[in-house]
Amino acid sequence: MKKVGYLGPAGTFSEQAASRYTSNEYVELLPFQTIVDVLDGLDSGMIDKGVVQIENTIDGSINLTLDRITQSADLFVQGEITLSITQCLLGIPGAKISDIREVWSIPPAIAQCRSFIKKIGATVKHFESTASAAEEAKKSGRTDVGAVASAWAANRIGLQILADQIQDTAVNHTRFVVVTKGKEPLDFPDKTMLLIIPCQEYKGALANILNIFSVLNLNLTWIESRPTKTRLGTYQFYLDVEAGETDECMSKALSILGMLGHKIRVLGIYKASKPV
Ligand SMILES: O=C(O)C(=O)C[C@]1(C(=O)O)C=C[C@@H](O)C=C1
Repeated sequence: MKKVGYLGPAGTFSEQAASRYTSNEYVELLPFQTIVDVLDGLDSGMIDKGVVQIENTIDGSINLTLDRITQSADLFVQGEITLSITQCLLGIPGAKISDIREVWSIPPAIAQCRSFIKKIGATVKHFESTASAAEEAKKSGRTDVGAVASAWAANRIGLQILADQIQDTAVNHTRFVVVTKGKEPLDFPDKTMLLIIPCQEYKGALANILNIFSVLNLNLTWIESRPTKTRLGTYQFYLDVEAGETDECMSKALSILGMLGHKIRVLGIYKASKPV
C-alpha cells in the first residue's frame, strides 16, 4: 500500500487535505512532526507522496515548503488541493473565552487570526501544527489557554469550541501541493510550477521574464520570490503558470527564457483543482 505523509498529528488541516486528496485510493496516511520531516521522508524513500501546505489567502506563501522542495533536485509537484479554512478557538471543557490569556498554534494559523487575538488581548505561543497546539492545550489542563485549530480537531482531541470563524477574512483558503520523488506521468496537466533564477547580467530581469509570459498570453496564478542564499539582494522566483509544460506557448516561453540565460527548473506539472 502506498504511503502518504502529512504534517501531523491527526486533526491538522494537512490531514484533511491528505485524506481528501487520496479519498479514491487505498493508502496509508503517515503523520510527521514538521513539513521538512515530510519532505525528508519522501527523499529517503520512507513515503511515496507528501501533502504539504504552500500558500494561504491571508498569510501568503509557506517559505519552508518552497525552500525544502528546492533543496532536492528529485522532488516534484504532481498535484494540488485547496481547502477552505475555518479557524476556531478551542479550550478545555469548562473554559470561557473571557479567561483566555494565551493563544497557541502554528505561526500561519496565528497570522490568520491576528485581529481576533488582538481583540481578546492574548499573547501567542508557537507550535508545529494546529493539532499539536490543541493536544498540548488539552494536556496542560489550563483554562487560560486557547488553541487555534479546526472544529474537526476539537472533535478528535476532545476540546470545546469557544469561538468559530475567528480568521481575519471570511474567505480563507490554503493550497497544499502533492509532492513525489521523481516525475510521474500525468494525463492532461494544465499547470506548471517553475523556479527561475534570473541571469544577473542585465537590469530589469524580472520585468523581462514576466513580459515573456504576458506576450505569450500565459496566465500566472502565483509568484513568489526567495533569496538565492548566495548574496544579499539576489532573488529567485517561483511561478505557477496556467498551462502544461508541453503546451506550445509554454515550450516557447521556456526556450526564450533559456536563450536569455535565465536558469529554469520545472518544479511540477499538475492538474489545477478548485477549492473544496
Ligand atoms: O497546522 C495545521 O493544521 C496545518 O495543517 C498547517 C497549516 C499551515 O501551516 O498553513 C495548514 C492550513 C492552515 O492554513 C493552517 C495551518
